[in-house]
Amino acid sequence: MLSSASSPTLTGAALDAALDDLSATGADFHRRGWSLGTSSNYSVLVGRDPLELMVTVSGKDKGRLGRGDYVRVGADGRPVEAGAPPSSAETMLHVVLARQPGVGAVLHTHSPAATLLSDHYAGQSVLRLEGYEMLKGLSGHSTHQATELTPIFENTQDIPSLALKVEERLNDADHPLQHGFLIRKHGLYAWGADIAEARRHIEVFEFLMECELRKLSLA
Ligand SMILES: CSCCC(=O)C(=O)COP(=O)(O)O
Ligand SMILES: [Zn+2]
Repeated sequence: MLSSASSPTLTGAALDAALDDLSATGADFHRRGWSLGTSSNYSVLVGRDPLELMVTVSGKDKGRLGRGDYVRVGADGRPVEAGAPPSSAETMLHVVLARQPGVGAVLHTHSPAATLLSDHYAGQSVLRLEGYEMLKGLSGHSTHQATELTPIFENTQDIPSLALKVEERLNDADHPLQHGFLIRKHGLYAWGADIAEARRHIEVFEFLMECELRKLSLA
């Protein structure tokens, strides 16, 4: 479930530190093979009133991000400052997630496990993860008996329409998005109250998807 904690407005040294943290996260994910070939995008919430995020510039090598590789965008996903480089092609996915109370950072990876598993379950719109001790790394789960239902959305180049579908699920009380979702043959999105929590959620999902993948190959 989404946390109810709100994120403070980031300015000055705190904003620089957050961008450095995101860049270090990108370098780590790149090293682990989850953000290769310019894939992935990352964002951190700057403020809620008005809603502003720093999102990675489109097409950057995520293993070598610097402070200049982020664009400030508003609630409509457009750059706040004139002349800014284009933000991620997937900016609107970050925006709809950041609009949720308690979401302070959003991370997207392109691991082989996410790519293959979301394809393996073709025709299925959810990846069910249950029984694993590592589920306790997802905020709110306190036992291995928890069930994490991770929706799988079909891949598309029409990101605004995908963002609408994600937003519908975010507002669907019967089938709430928990900590992340998959895009078929594309990758994983996960979020958290801050960068550390979002990173932990990505790590837990990547670990569990790797387990599911190895289980399939053992069978
Ligand atoms: C080779 S990655 C294809 C685009 C993508 O899915 C992605 O995550 C990176 O796109 P961005 O515009 O954020 O660089
Ligand atoms: Zn992507």
